[in-house]
Amino acid sequence: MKIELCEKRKAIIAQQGHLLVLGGPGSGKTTIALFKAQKRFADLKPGQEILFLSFSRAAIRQVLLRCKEILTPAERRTVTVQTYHAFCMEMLEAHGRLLGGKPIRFLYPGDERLQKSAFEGDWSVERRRQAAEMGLYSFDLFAAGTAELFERCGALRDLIADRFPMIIVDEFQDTDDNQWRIVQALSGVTDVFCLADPEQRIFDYRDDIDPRRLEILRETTKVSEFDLGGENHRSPNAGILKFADAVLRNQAPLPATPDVKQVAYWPNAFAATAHAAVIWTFSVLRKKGVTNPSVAVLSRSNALISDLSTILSEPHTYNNQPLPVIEHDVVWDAELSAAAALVVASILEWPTSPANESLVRTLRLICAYYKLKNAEDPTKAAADHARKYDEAAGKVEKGEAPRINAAKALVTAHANGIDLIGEPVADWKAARTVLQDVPALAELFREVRLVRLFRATDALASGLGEQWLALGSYAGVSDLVKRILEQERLIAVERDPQGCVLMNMHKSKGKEFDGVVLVEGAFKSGFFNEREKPPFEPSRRLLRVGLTRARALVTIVRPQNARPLVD
Ligand SMILES: Nc1ncnc2c1ncn2[C@@H]1O[C@H](COP(=O)(O)OP(=O)(O)OP(=O)(O)O)[C@@H](O)[C@H]1O
Repeated sequence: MKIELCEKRKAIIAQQGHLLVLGGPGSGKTTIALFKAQKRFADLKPGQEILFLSFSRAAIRQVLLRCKEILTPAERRTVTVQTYHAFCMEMLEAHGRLLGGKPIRFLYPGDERLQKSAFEGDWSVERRRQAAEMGLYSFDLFAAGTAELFERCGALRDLIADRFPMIIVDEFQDTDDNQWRIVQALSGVTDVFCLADPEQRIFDYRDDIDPRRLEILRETTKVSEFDLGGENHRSPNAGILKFADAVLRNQAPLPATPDVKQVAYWPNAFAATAHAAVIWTFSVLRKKGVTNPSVAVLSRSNALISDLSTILSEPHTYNNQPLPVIEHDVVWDAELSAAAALVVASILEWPTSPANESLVRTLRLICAYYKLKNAEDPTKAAADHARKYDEAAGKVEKGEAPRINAAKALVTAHANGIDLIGEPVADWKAARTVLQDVPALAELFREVRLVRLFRATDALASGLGEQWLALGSYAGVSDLVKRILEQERLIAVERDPQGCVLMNMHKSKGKEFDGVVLVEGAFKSGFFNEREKPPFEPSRRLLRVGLTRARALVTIVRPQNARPLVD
């Protein structure tokens, strides 16, 4: 793509040393950073690269798309685009031994949460101990460990600077304390190019993300600053950005624009209205001439995203019009789904071991699911469930009848037998149905349905298929499923946004779609977090991020009596 460079952009490209480029959504921050990288390309020595650090795989995907538009294949090969996580993991793996003299091992999130829930005491202290004494790093310690490496080891800093003479830091306003330590340590030896939009600061509920991050940069580092301001190249007629800015600043009246449509629903018509809004958004985009439009359906919480995924997977009727099922992807936190999938895997194993043994394993995995849930988001309900399933497993182990209904239902289901035919997809569904048929396990069923969303289904199907071919049963598949899901979650590379994709608003950060459907729930997942004080500034920043992901059209779906977007 041919992009004309204005004087300001030419000045950015010509400027030496550290840079800070500010700009609103779609102002072209990523784009100018890649032009700058292109300029540096000519001076790179063999083996040198430009490092582009970002937060999420979603954002990385977006940067890679931009790279394709701007850079030649040879240039692209010299730009390494990585999440902080991946970068830090690589650093710890390669150099972490310098910290405590031991090779580094990693504690994966699922295992960490289980360890955490079993640990009595302060887990944050314990995991730091594990890192320091055993070289065992949980994901949350990757950045801290890497920062320490860079701060303590000048030779390593020089080595990194020699490999990366320029480091681009995306979404700088959201850099947490440890990521900032990394940037700061490297800024002594290499050029740092920070991209930021203070108004896209949506993680400031976290203690380690300092709202003063930009000022701290200015105070500590000699940095040349440029502001692309409110330029907007994403949705060129500016209606969406103006609307989003009015929501951000709580400025009435909302500007009228054909690019933002608001739809209200009565609670009993939620499913049909949300479904119709997505279909309508696709159809308007096509009428606008967008071929193969990408549409993101966004809400505040994963719980509502899960409901919306189910809604779009079923036919509905709206104003007497039938609404077809919409194929979609979901960007998802996969840990609970993986835990629920292990329960299904254990059900596949039922025919291969004695009744008690099989049931105990299934009940313990259900208990593990609730422990994980409780470790993630402690609630009395989750803790009670974990305890009850554990008790039920204990009873069955002793040959006694369990007390809770769900466990009794599982005993009956086991006695009735499960028909497995060696056809992995059908067998997986049959095992899943066992959960669906027990009302108390509906939550696990919902979670496990989402396994398809992290695209492990192909790997699972072939793994299960091979197991059946080898043994004529699914003996031992729990371990296999665990391994596959762990792997898939780590290597999952998100694809280009195409078609319909569902995610929470935080996850949409840095992404771009032709259309966005923003959905507010009637009883959960409100746009405005009631724990904030009016005018709900953090919620407004988040809404602006969601709104400005759209290039051409936003549809907002809200309950009839919702709080006005501006007042
Ligand atoms: N100078 C320019 N002229 C024309 N189009 C541009 C220019 N800069 C960027 N664009 C286009 O505008 C869109 C947004 O650009 P980009 O992703 O670089 O913005 P951004 O500031 O990084 O956005 P965000 O902060 O929302 O992630 C892209 O489609 C890009 O190709």
